[in-house]
Order: sequence, then structure tokens, then C-alpha cells
Amino acid sequence: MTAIGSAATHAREEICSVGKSLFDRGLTAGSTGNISVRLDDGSLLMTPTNASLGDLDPAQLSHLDAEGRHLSGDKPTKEAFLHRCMYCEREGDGAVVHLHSTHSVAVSILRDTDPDDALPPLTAYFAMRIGRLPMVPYYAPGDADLAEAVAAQASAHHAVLLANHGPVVSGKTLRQAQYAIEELEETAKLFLLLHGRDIRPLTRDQADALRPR
Ligand SMILES: O=C(O)[C@@H](O)C(=O)COP(=O)(O)O
Ligand SMILES: [Zn+2]
Repeated sequence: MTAIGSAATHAREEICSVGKSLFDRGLTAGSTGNISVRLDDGSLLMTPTNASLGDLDPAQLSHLDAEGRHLSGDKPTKEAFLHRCMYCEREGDGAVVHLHSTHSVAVSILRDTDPDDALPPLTAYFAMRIGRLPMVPYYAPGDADLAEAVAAQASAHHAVLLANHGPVVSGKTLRQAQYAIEELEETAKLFLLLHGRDIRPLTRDQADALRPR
């Protein structure tokens, strides 16, 4: 097998095992959420539309070329264009994860969430894995305008919250994207848990010193 072939086989297996881990821990439900990985030749492996992340088949993942043409596998996620926009803006990144993780979705629905800074830096780990989190306005899932709104943030931010929808996070590797989106969800949970309490987040200088570059 060629190097790209064995990397693709590994990526297919990793997408399915990460998807199952996220689903089994309740981080996205039903057939929500989607995952993609960029291979060394620029082509993309993506989860199919209407597939449960808990029950993915490596052989049925969608394979798109670098221009977004569907090469093989099931029909790709309706957010294929959004994933492609993230990769266009973030040359060094190799994976994108989108979830409907409950606490992050809840924050995306609160009327007073700041679209420039959706969650405070409650912990050092959030500052390291996410940095500042922008929120884009509501558009229907799969809408090209949603992808464009994410693209406008993506060169400066690898993590974006979609209003009334959920988070999208990219990473150099699928593991990095997974760990970052999990940290975002844990921070959203803490934020809601602490509602009404007198909290002391990291200062902006403390958070900036840890921000991912
Ligand atoms: O919210 C949606 O409909 C999509 O963003 C989603 O999470 C699942 O869509 P597919 O990946 O097309 O199944
Ligand atoms: Zn979604």
C-alpha cells in the first residue's frame, strides 16, 4: 500500500473511533455533528450526511477531492462547504469537528452571549485549547452563508460557535480538534453552572499569554 493509502486507512478508522467516542459520551446525539480529515494530497474524508457519529463505517465515509468533488463513499455531510472553508483559511490544519454538544448549544442560544467573545477564559486549559471564541449569526444548517460567516472568522480562530446550533473546531490533527471541542463543551458547562455566582475568570493578559497561535 502507498503512504497516502495507509494514511487514508488510518484516517478512516480514526474518524470512526473518535465519532463513536464523542457519541457514546453524549457529546452529540442522533445524526447530528460531522467530522472531516484532510489527507496529504489535499483530498478530504468526511462523515456522510444523516449518519450517526456513533455508528460510522470506514468504507462508507465520503471522499472529496481538493476542489470539493465527490469521489467515493456516501453523500457527504450538508456542512461539506463549511468544512472546506475552514481548510481554505487554515492551511496548517488537518481536521474539523462540528458537534451539537448541549452546553455549547445552550450558550449559543443565550440572548446576551457576546458574538466577539462567547465564553470567558474560565480556566488555563480553555485559554490554551480555544483562545477567544467568536459566534457567527444564525443561518440554517448547510447554508452557504453559514460557511462564509465561519470562513470570515477562521483565519484568526480555529474554534467558532454557530448561533442556535453548536461549535465547529479545527486542529492540526483530529485528536487536537477533538480535545479542543471537548474543552469548549466543558467550559460552556462550567459557565452555565456558575451562572449567578461572582466569578473570577483569567485576566485578558493571563489568557492571551496562553492563547493558541
Ligand atoms: O445541524 C445540522 O443539520 C448539521 O450541521 C449537522 O450537524 C448534521 O448534518 P449532516 O452532517 O448533514 O448529517
Ligand atoms: Zn449541526
